[in-house]
Amino acid sequence: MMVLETGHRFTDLVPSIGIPLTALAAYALYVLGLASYRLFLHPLSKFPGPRLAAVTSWYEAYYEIVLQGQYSKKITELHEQYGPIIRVTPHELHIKDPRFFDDVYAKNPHVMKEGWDKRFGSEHSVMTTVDAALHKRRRAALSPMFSRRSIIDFIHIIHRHIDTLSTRMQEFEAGQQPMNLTLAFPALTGDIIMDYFFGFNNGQLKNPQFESFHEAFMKIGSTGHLATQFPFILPMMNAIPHSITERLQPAAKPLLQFKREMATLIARTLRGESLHSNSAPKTIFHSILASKHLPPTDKTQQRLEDEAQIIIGGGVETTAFALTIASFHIIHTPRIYARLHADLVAAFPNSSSTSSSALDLYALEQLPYLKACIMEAARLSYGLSARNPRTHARELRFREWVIPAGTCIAMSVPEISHDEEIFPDSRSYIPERWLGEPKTADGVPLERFLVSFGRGVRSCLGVNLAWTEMYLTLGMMFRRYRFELFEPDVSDVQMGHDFFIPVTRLDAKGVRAFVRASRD
Ligand code: HEM
Repeated sequence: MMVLETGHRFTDLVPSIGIPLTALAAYALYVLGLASYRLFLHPLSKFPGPRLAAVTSWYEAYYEIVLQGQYSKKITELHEQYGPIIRVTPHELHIKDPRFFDDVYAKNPHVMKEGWDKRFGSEHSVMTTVDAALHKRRRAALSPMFSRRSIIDFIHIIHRHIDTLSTRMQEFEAGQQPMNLTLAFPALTGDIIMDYFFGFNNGQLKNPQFESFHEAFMKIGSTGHLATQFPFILPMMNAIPHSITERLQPAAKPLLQFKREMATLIARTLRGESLHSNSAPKTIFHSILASKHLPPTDKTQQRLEDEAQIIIGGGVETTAFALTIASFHIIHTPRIYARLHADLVAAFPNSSSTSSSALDLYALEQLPYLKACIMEAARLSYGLSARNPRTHARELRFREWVIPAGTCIAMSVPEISHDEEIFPDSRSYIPERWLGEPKTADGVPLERFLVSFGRGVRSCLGVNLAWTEMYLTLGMMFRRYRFELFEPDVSDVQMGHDFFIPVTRLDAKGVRAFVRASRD
């Protein structure tokens, strides 16, 4: 019998080496078995796509986490290689076909939406609710506040913020400094949505540097990719004191600050403190509390925190990015500026009365070219760049494929916005493509393919607010001012990363412009 130097006999050590070895072998066997199942026996095994993506979510994780939000770009390349339907994770199919969008999103109101509940640590909000029936109830409680009527009742506050934006523009004109529109717009939309949700705002637009929720929302996206792969991360971050998380992960600081602010505001309101200090007739928060659609379990601190985070998040970056895109291209393309400005001057000839409140929304809505500028910005801003998942209870037919019931199917807005057959020269900003009731080559109204606000029962709830903000902001800007871009760079308005919302390259300085009052 071999005796080791320590005095132990070799056979004494076998059990302690043997247990980890057995566990390792068992794990290897499990992984092998799982991979074989996913490749050969899984209900999605017949669908095309890279074999590695079929075997493991690490494939997605590599593109989303290591390469920072690049899987959507990769998926578009994979469609070139494998066709219009591909398996992009072991459990998910992705479809690229603009004509199938309504089948996935609009035609059946009872579909589930799995996946977004894990992304933000806000699983109880309307947008992240998985279950269709629960979503219906939560949306019904919010819908009246997002009707056209309610937005009109709130419009005097939107006008006030746009007047503040105009005052800030005059300051930059006087100082002959370029104004950073990429930072100014989230401050504008942030103040508006805070006023609508809580009844007060943080004065972000008046802040000299336009400090806003912008940075936090840029971070939410990248954290979301981590949380999708490792769903324990966000609950863990919540469980340990924020000061420790912030020291370990400084990038999470703005996000945690935002979450803390929401939690504090909800707690104060639930304790009976009134935060409602503006002249809005009602707030989203109070209409949720007063809603008869919701049981008490939907009016708890946690549920309301989730709703606040998502509604405020939904209301800030989407509209701000669309405004940034529109502004960049309108300023950068003299033909577009000249036509838009001329229309605005014709509609509002008296330049001394062009404060935002003098720019009547109904009159702005009658200007086809302004509408076309907004539609083109909505197309190129995508709303959300993320794959948008739906799980249908019944099997679905796509061309020659039968998609099994219970499969998670996703499509992506950027792929539709850049379908060259529908939108030729799709990377260019061409408002004219929306003029005169345009149709595709096979006679379908082009508007059907503007899907940036989603479709069906889960489409954007804030669409009326977003359109109102865009009409009034662009109307004010291009009636009252002329601009000159400082160091123009189109990549300041193009997606570099899919962080759920489209985010430009990370070192972008933003769209900056010198401002001058228009003389006519
Ligand atoms: C240009 C501006 C905007 C765009 C392009 C946009 C786009 C979208 C998209 C694509 C969705 C997801 C639809 C789906 O899951 O299929 C969505 C949902 C949502 N948006 Fe917007 N959005 C914009 C502005 C706003 C604003 C200003 C608000 C106001 C707070 C808002 C609130 C919401 C809410 C609450 C949802 C969830 C609806 C639900 O799940 O029932 N959005 N939006």
